[in-house]
Amino acid sequence: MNFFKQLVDRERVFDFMVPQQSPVDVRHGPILYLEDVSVSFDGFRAINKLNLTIDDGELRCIIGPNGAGKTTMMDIITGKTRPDEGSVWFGSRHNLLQMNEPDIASLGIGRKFQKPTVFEALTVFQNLELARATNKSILPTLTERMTGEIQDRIDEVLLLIGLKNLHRQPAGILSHGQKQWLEIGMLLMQKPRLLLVDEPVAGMTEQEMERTAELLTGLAGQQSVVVVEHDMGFVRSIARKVTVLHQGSVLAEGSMDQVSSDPRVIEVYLGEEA
Ligand SMILES: Nc1ncnc2c1ncn2[C@@H]1O[C@H](COP(=O)(O)OP(=O)(O)OP(=O)(O)O)[C@@H](O)[C@H]1O
Repeated sequence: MNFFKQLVDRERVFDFMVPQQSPVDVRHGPILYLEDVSVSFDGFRAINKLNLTIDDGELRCIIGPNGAGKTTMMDIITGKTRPDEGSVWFGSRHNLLQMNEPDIASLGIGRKFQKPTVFEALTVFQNLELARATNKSILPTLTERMTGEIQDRIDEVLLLIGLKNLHRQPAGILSHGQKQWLEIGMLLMQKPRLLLVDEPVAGMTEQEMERTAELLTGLAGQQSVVVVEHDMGFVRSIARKVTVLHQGSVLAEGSMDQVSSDPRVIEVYLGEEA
């Protein structure tokens, strides 16, 4: 019963996961570009003249206090929320503000929400197989013959996420951390150019956090990765460049050492323990 409900819900999610269509042009600039973006909810400015640039292949960490606008920023990038003003470009060719959620996903922007939502009754392998589902429905995808190319991609992804030995196991038996990796793997099946990852290590053990750090740092370069995270130990372990959001704008940006010694960042977010 639960499984069928999951399928139905998931099918809606997979509507947003169709393969990349037109190439993203990063020859002359960043992969993601937000300029002067603002959005208000009932008169409250959740995002306020936000400027943000992500380079191709970059791993960027976004930190900031509760309510700083991190989730809203991701909602704007993925087309879930429309800003009141500003520009949002994916490479130099794609104006994301003129596109809807499925089209933005099809360009190669994958989003990992905080909670894992894998199909517990299906095996790890089948979950990945399903994730190649494009705009087709789920059941035919499972019963279709698999091409060598898809099999190769699944093998590649299984290695990346470290679940090769568990590929025949139902996803329901995986630990919380393994489910998170599987879900990242499901996004990787679509070969995204940009991955947005929301609080990936919440609820993970130390060991799982270390493995997640390896996974995310290993993905950067192949694709751009934007990680929103509150766990400062984890951010420190993966961070190259860190952006601190506060009241819907960038408060500080730089290396972890730079931002964590910035008095403004200490005041609004890190407190005296930084
Ligand atoms: N749909 C909405 N309607 C009204 N207010 C909203 C809506 N979405 C976000 N907000 C408000 O906008 C502000 C920014 O919220 P957002 O969730 O983006 O912050 P955040 O940085 O992700 O916080 P957290 O770290 O707690 O997840 C908050 O004050 C929130 O209450």
